[in-house]
Amino acid sequence: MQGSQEVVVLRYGHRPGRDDRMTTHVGLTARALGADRVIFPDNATQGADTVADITDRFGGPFEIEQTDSQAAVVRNWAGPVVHLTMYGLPIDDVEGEIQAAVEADPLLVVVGGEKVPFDLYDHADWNVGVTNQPHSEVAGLAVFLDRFFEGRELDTEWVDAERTVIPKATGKKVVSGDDTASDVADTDGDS
Ligand SMILES: C[S@@+](CC[C@H](N)C(=O)[O-])C[C@H]1O[C@@H](n2cnc3c(N)ncnc32)[C@H](O)[C@@H]1O
Repeated sequence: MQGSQEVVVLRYGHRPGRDDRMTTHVGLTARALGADRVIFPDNATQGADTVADITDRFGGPFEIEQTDSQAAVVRNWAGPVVHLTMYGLPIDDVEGEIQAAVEADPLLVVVGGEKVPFDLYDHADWNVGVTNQPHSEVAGLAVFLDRFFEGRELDTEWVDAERTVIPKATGKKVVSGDDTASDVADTDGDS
């Protein structure tokens, strides 16, 4: 997030077909809620294309990368690593420590799909639970990012957007570019 510590999200594991929507939503959630970059596995091309397309249309900065070795990304990460898991320590107990630990090197936030390798629990500096109940990587990531940024991510200013949504009590209003002062288009399109 601009003017804040760098945060990178790693989507660990992807089953083409079955996980396409979830992986895409991990990327969209990372982008919308303040992360600077998402790293997808090599086989998540559809998700990577969709997140890149949304970034082109609705603005950045946000980077999308793919890797052929998620394990190596974690192993070689210079900064702190958080692994979100229902088995981890309560987020309330560790969020302050994590915020304090992120300085020059970016924070890596890892979310799984199906079972992640047990090594990941050892490599992570914190295994963090957003409750100790099973739910989803998208929900866990959203809550984690909001806690980490303490809500500041909700005020992100997007740049180089092809279109910008103007909040309305009812209906939909979208203007061209990132000039929120102009009023050039109303649309019924979803995105
Ligand atoms: C289908 S779940 C698999 C649940 C898995 N057994 C676990 O370790 O959390 C996929 C991903 O959702 C995230 N997740 C699910 N429940 C979570 C929770 N309570 N807290 C944090 N992350 C969670 C984890 O990143 C997990 O890898």
